[in-house]
Amino acid sequence: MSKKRGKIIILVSPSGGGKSTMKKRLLEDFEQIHFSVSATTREPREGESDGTDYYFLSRDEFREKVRKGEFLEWEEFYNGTMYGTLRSVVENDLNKGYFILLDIDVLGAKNVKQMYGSDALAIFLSPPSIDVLKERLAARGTEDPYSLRTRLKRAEKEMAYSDQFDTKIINDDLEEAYSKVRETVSTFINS
Ligand SMILES: Nc1ncnc2c1ncn2[C@@H]1O[C@H](COP(=O)(O)OP(=O)(O)OP(=O)(O)O)[C@@H](O)[C@H]1O
Ligand SMILES: Nc1nc2c(ncn2[C@@H]2O[C@H](COP(=O)(O)O)[C@@H](O)[C@H]2O)c(=O)[nH]1
Repeated sequence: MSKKRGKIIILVSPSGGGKSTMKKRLLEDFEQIHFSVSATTREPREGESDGTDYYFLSRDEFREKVRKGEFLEWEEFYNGTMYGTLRSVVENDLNKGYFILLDIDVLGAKNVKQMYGSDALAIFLSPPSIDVLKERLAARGTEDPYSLRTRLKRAEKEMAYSDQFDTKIINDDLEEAYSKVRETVSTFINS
């Protein structure tokens, strides 16, 4: 008998909203969830590795994949950095019956939701405020001043979309927020 097709779980937020933090916890708690490794043209951060965090590509390599239609969705951010969800990564796992977890931005999430409808759950992680988001992003220590400024500017616009997804969870106290994320995901998986 063929296996039931899987579904998509999208964690969406402005940069620094807590997607990676929640993703890590979900992957520890649910063995039926696989992470969709995106492609990007940005440089790896300390501790990131190719094929686990991202597929790190040159701009030419990325453009070639765009040309061949290999992305389900892709975007060019501030400073020209490109990010994209690989169609093959998502479809292979869905066909194997896995729930596939996407950590993507607002526009990417809207596109994927439009494509997959009720086969996708999109959770918007909202920071308690832009000031807290700024503190968290700065404390993470991964962004130079230009990147920090552009991410925050983009975040202000992205917050306007916070009510357009299946659920919005305020990421204030981490344990409280994760417990809501876990519950929402568990209900979706078992529905
Ligand atoms: N509830 C929380 N309380 C305090 N710090 C938090 C909380 N959630 C996340 N953080 C911290 O905030 C920073 C940003 O979180 P994280 O890296 O998970 O965000 P992100 O949405 O994945 O960001 P990006 O989109 O830039 O990849 C991290 O240093 C993380 O440890
Ligand atoms: N539309 C897409 N957005 C993506 C994808 N992969 C990651 N992202 C988003 O980019 C920003 C910045 O990420 P960072 O790793 O440089 O901090 C963040 O909001 C990610 O969610 C993707 O494939 N498509």
